[in-house]
Amino acid sequence: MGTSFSYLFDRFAAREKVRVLMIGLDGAGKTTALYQLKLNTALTNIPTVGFNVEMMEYKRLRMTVWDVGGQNRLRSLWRYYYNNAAAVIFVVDASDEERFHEAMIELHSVMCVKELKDSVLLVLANKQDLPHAVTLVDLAIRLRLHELHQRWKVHGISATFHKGLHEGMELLYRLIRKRRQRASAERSLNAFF
Ligand SMILES: Nc1nc2c(ncn2[C@@H]2O[C@H](COP(=O)(O)OP(=O)(O)OP(=O)(O)O)[C@@H](O)[C@H]2O)c(=O)[nH]1
Ligand SMILES: [Mg+2]
Repeated sequence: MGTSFSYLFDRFAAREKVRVLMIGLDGAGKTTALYQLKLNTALTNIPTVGFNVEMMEYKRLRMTVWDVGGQNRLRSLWRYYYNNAAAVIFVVDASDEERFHEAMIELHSVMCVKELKDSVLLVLANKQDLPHAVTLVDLAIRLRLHELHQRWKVHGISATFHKGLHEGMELLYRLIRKRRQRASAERSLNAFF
């Protein structure tokens, strides 16, 4: 009895552990967003050479978030972080239209790899405080999100001013929860047939 009760308690209290990959072009605001989420503060950022990794908890999720440097010469290293990533957060500078095409190419080349076929995608349209930030609909079109096979959402934030980050976490949580529900439905179906 004691064992089964503690088992149930463990299951109830247990948080799902997930790996989250945070990528995007250099200067998009990944590291700013990461440390606003983790520490509630905008650190003075220098471009990331390598990665930052932080543990975060949101509701029943325990996330390990990998923020990987986005400079052109570093993008070939993104692939070392794909394995077991439940979600990709792709951060875009929504005010920098000239780089949308480059962002689209990078996003699609990542999302078509086999390791990420069951991952979910949250696009964070950052720098909404800047006057030239495009609308979310425009950005979704320019990034051709409708061509992706994964479940995705796009959401506006201003990492510097800590705007929209909480809502972004909620969207990520819901995407990951739906992914889990779909995976468990598929497992049940496979067991049945
Ligand atoms: N105006 C504005 N500036 C921002 C915002 N978020 C980040 N920045 C600025 O954008 C610059 C780049 O931010 P980082 O967080 O270092 O960008 P990154 O995506 O981590 O860049 P890499 O590490 O090179 O891949 C910094 O000067 C930030 O202060 C924002 O919401 N609004
Ligand atoms: Mg960085």
